[in-house]
Amino acid sequence: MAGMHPLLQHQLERLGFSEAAPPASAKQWSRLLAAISEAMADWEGKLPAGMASQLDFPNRDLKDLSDRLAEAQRIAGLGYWSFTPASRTWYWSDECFRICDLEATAAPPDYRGFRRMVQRRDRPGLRWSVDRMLHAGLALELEFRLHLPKRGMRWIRVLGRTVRDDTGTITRLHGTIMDVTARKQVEVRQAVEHGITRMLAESEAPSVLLPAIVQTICERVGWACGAYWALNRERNAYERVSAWPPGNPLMDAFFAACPSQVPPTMRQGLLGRVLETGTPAWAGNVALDPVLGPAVAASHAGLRVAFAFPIQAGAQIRGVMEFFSRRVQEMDPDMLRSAHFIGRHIAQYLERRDAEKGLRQSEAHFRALVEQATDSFYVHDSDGMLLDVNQHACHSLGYLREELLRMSMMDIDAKLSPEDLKQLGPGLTTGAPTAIESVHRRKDGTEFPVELRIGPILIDGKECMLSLARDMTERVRMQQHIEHLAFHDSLTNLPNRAMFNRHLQHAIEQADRHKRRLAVLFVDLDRFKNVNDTLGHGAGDVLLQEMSRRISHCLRTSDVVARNRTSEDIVARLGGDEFVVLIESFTDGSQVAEVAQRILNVMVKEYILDGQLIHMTASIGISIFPEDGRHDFTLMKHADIAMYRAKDLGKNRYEFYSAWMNGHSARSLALESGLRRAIERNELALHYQAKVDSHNGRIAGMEALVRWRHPELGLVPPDQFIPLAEETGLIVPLSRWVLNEACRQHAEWVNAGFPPVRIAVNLSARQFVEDGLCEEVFATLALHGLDARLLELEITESMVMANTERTFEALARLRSSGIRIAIDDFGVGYSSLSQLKQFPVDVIKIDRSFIRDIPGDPSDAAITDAIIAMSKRLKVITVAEGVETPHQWHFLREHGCDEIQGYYFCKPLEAQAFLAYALKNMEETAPA
Ligand SMILES: Nc1nc2c(ncn2[C@@H]2O[C@H](COP(=O)(O)O[C@H]3[C@@H](O)[C@H](n4cnc5c(=O)[nH]c(N)nc54)O[C@@H]3COP(=O)(O)O)[C@@H](O)[C@H]2O)c(=O)[nH]1
Repeated sequence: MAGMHPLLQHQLERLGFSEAAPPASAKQWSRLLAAISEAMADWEGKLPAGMASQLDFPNRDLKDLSDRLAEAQRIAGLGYWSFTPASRTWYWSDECFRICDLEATAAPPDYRGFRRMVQRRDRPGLRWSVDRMLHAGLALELEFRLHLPKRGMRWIRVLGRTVRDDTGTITRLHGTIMDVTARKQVEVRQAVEHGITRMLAESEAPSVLLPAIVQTICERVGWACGAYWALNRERNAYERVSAWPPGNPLMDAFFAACPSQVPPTMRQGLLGRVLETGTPAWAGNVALDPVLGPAVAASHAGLRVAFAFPIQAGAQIRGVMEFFSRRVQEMDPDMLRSAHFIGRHIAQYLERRDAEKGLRQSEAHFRALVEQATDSFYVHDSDGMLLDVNQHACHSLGYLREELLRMSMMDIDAKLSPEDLKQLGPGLTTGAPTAIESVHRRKDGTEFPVELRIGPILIDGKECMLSLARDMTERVRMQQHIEHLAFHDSLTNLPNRAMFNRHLQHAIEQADRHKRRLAVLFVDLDRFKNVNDTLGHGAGDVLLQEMSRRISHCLRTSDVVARNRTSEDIVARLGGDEFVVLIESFTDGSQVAEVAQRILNVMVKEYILDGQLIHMTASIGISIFPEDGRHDFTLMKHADIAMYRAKDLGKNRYEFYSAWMNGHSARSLALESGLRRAIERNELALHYQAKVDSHNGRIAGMEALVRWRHPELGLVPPDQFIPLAEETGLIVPLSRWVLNEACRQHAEWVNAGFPPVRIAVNLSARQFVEDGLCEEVFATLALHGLDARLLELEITESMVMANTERTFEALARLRSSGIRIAIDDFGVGYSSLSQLKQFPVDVIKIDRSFIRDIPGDPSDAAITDAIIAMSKRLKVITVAEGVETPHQWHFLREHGCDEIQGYYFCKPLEAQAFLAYALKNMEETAPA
């Protein structure tokens, strides 16, 4: 400290400073200056009055001290001032002048002049503090704002003390003055930041908060007005949504002159720079801004400078805040930095609000979903106590919500126990719901099946459980229904083959264990295919339903398979017209035969279908456990074989299985597969049987009758394969072959000079179901060049009875082309006269069962006579079939029958033999 004035050195040492460690902060300098000032004041007090302002330091040391003090003041930004009341003189150090923007060469302003520089609002405070110092001798310590011509508003901190003489009279006021604007600005900024942070935390709605922030910034920082621009995503524009202060005509006029909406692509003016850079921007002269209101509006409002900052979250600028000031001021980078910080905070707040809003919406959405759900939702704790339920839960259980919230899951779930819930707990930590089947109990005590899915759920941070219950009543019903369908025939609702097999196996086990017998009855409707073919499948279905009812009624119980039965009889439908009956617990085969006969009896009862009287019969095959087989499939097979035997024996009967039938059945199977190949292998042939004029025995026509020359079985009669062909559908190609061969052969004979007589061909009902029968007949005639009038088609009486529109139309068409239509086997089908009258028919062939016993049997004779008489009235030709004796012939001739067919005149003969017979007949019967 060499060369340092002792006074300064003393004060430095007193305050703990040294040359090596000088005051480091403004505060330390302030303390040092105050100490030195007081020391100098003491010293000055010894000087004559008025000397203080023009101190002429008497020596070099003092001058040196003064220089050091000035230097210290400049470094510290601290001015020293003093006022001597006696002389009313002011002393300002150079730094005081600098702080107050005044020339140091001029005299310092007096108190009034200084007061005028003080911002109006701060003047009362200054006055009050100065008065306290003067009158109460209290130290002055005050911060206030000065309006300086060059630097605008500055914050000043003034300290002052009084110096008194020995009498207590104030001899001097002195103190320091310091520009604390920077600190003040930091404080204001911090206060604003904290204030806004608090406002954001309080989380008002944006519509309230954003205008409040604009207002806060304006008020605290001292800006005249401000506004908030928000991004309107729908309009793709930033819109000014709020401005402050409200209701100020000048500001309103200014904002009205400014655009209220700008596109996000705008790059001009203050707003444009913010949008382009995403950073705060400053406009030093509002009037020059190309976007802000016209200069006149800005100057009218007195607005000079402006700044704006983005409300930005990530890359998205959600809005902009802009502020205008009437004071000219330089750009404040610290303020812009602070604004940037505030902008980001506001943006985060907006993002958070959006997220909360989204959450609230999704919560509301979830709640709505839960409330509208068709499942029951139960929120409960791990002890099962219900915390929340949805409407559906209340509805399905019949409880009020309040009632349920006093209950536990165990109160509503008939199966769930607290232990179950505890056991579920660890599994639920994976977050995956657990599904169990359970039963829920309603308030009225009724129960219903549910599928329960239990999973964890966090509610207000607390781990809970969510149980979702789905009413399974309908699904269980559906499952039962599906199960029923799987084991029942949908048409008759009888057990199906699968169910029957299952049941038969069980019954065999029981019978075996208890040494009992059981019987399997295979029931097959006779000629059911005719019904289907002539009346259609709809009628066939109705008939099957009726027959299944009839069979069921014959049993000791009907369909009881679904129940846990032990020994009742059951009937099942295997498919088509096949039924099977299981009879348990009988002692004697006759009991089984009784059941079979009962079935046959009920089947044969007439049935009206579509207004038609239908007579059905059935054939039944019976196999007995254990005699006919010990396994289900053997018993079924043997019953089936026995059933075929019953059919072979003339149908409408039952047959017990015998071992010898096996061979017979094998023959049927061989026939069926052989018949399929018979046509292509050319194994079919036609025999021809003559029809003669009953008056003179001269050949009047012939019937083509099919024969099958089986390579192994020999000549198979049509009785054995025509029904098989009809059942398998092979009748259609077979009939086609017969028609073609008959026409071909007859055309050949006619072309060879054979006198033209009619040739009759049998038609099957099945052919009328197929499309194009007429076209096929016409084409065949055309192919062989045979006159339609030489063809006769024989149909059975059952086809007349069925009288479907389709059959009727086809026959009418065929008949109109000249073909004759004959009704075969007439008399056995009980067709009525009215049915006959409507039918397009030319010939009636009296069934040979009526002919066989005439003339001996009076009733057959009467029937035959009646048929002939009726035919005459209908102007229809009569043909008698199966005439084997001259008595029969004579009777028929005498009663007016037109033509005779039978062995008496001619057996069915193969082509060459028939030709020889025909030529001989013509020769013998030629008119003389
Ligand atoms: N759909 C078709 N059915 C046909 C065809 N060919 C024959 N059949 C039908 O087969 C049944 C048996 O016929 P079949 O064994 O040929 O017997 C015929 C005659 O042999 C027999 N008949 C004739 N006269 C007598 C007689 O004096 N005594 C006696 N016991 N039998 C005799 O009658 C059968 C002819 O009958 P029908 O046709 O009713 O006039 C039989 O139903 C044939 O219809 C064919 O190609 N298609």
